[in-house]
Amino acid sequence: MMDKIRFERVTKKFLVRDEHKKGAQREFTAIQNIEFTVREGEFITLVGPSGCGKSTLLDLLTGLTKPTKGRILIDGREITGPGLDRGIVFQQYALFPWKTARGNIEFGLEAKGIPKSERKEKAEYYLDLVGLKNFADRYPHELSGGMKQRVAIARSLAFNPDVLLMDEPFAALDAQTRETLQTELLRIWKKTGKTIIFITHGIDEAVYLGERVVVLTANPGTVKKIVDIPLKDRLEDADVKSNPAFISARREVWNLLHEPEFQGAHI
Ligand SMILES: Nc1ncnc2c1ncn2[C@@H]1O[C@H](COP(=O)(O)OP(=O)(O)OP(=O)(O)O)[C@@H](O)[C@H]1O
Repeated sequence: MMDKIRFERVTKKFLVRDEHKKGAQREFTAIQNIEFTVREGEFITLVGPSGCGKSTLLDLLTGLTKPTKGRILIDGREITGPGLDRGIVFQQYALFPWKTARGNIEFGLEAKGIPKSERKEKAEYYLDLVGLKNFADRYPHELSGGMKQRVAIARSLAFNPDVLLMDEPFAALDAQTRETLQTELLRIWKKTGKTIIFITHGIDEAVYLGERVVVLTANPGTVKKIVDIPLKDRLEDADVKSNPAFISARREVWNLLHEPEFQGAHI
């Protein structure tokens, strides 16, 4: 498989208020020397304690912010700004409340200059893909949290990005809906072959979804370890979480997150 994304010694510093000197600022290193490669079509999950720089990494991937040092490459080209090759799904759905599910998907396509008939066709295809074929004309307030998140996923996919960036997309959902959407996402990933980078606080979620789990440390955020998850048939195995390979990978990630440097950290 080809390399899709490459983090090359990526460091991001912010200027923050210096608590020891009134009116002064100091540098704060949010992430330091992050280096790893994501293969084309791979599903990567990122876990780490609160404040380890997961969202900072994602912002850099979107191109909205730039690394202080190092660079991020997609298909061998450095990210220099936002682009339609990357779709983003956040924890909050950010749907337009005055537009229907279909309207929300079509809106972005219109901005991209796609003709009306094609927009409709694409919106229907992606609504069907996320299991909302019969809810196309519903407004966001008429949809459950899980359904809204499905619309948000459909909207991102409709742009046909190469890479899907997901920042704790299921965190606000109840446990049962979250599990359903995790399985749905795996199915969509298999069908579309997208490269996915998925941020989560959930160890189970990280191990269930990721082909590899990137475990980050905090202060500053660095890569502690990348754990391979040797599960091949998550969708075929209805009870995959009882699979010894799942249990042992879960334990490894849990142990990494509970080593001494994380003591007292909020995971
Ligand atoms: N614009 C900013 N200015 C100053 N510091 C920032 C800025 N953005 C993030 N930080 C700091 O960088 C560190 C990493 O933040 P980030 O939001 O990336 O962490 P996170 O892992 O996503 O956290 P959480 O899991 O709680 O969402 C934190 O200490 C945060 O306070």
